[in-house]
Amino acid sequence: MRGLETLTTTELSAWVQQARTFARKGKVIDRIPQLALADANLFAVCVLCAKGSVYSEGETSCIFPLMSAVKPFSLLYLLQHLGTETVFQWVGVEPSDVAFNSLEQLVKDRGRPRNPMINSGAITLADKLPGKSASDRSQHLCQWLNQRAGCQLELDEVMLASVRLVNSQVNRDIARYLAQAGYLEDIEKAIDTYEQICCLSGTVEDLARLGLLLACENGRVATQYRRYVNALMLTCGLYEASPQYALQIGLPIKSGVGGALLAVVPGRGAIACYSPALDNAGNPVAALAFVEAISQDLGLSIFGN
Ligand SMILES: NC(=O)CC[C@H](N)C(=O)O
Repeated sequence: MRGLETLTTTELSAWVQQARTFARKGKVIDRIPQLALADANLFAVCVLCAKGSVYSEGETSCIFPLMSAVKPFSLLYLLQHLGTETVFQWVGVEPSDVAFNSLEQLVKDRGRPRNPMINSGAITLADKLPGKSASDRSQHLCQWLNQRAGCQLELDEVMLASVRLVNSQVNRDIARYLAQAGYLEDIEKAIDTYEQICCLSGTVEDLARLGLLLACENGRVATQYRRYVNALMLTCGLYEASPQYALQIGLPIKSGVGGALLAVVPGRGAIACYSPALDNAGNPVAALAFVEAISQDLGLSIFGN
């Protein structure tokens, strides 16, 4: 295993060039108007090593919303503040083999969210974040992450307005079912919080800094909770595609429909990508191709190589 810090800029450029060709296999999300404006061919990557080296390439100045890439971090916040016993009363740890916003699965599970990486779990946990209003909750999480990870996330108000315009019926139905099952207090506040934290935005460097918070012992978040979040990213982070990529890549990964993809290399660093073209599961295609190439060539899989 060569390790993350041995990569060369020549290799990086080759992996980026190859990954870019995969964008044509994907499609930019069209149900959120502001996201639908993204250029499918954009690609950016930032590799942050624990020992301090930083490698980046592509359109690295792009600012994009985390969307579901925020879910590991609302989970991390709640674990750090409330512990596993409390948090896992609210959500399970089982992988899901259907779409991340499946109401049918929640009904089949009698209202108990299967895991924190799908919408039912994330909406439930959003409702548990501290704060009088949804804005207080979102700002508090944003400040906590920026302070712990040294990143500069901000709420993209234009993106939030576009998400609110869509007024996702499926998320509303999920929230209503969660409330009936006793997992939510205030449906409107839960959805508003969830939509706001999904619209926390930054660059690939910001996302990589968040990833470093999960990758290494740092005294800012407990090792036990980093371990839980990494494990749930590995088993649930790419939704129904998680098992396939656990085999092909072997790293904790979380995606977002805005084009974000974060891979954690435990003990070594983090790989953050931005590529808006998505596959049918809602995962960024070019970003997955990049992470698969770098993981295989450098032997990064947690299962050895
Ligand atoms: N997978 C995602 O990134 C989904 C996030 C988006 N806010 C939604 O609920 O549909």
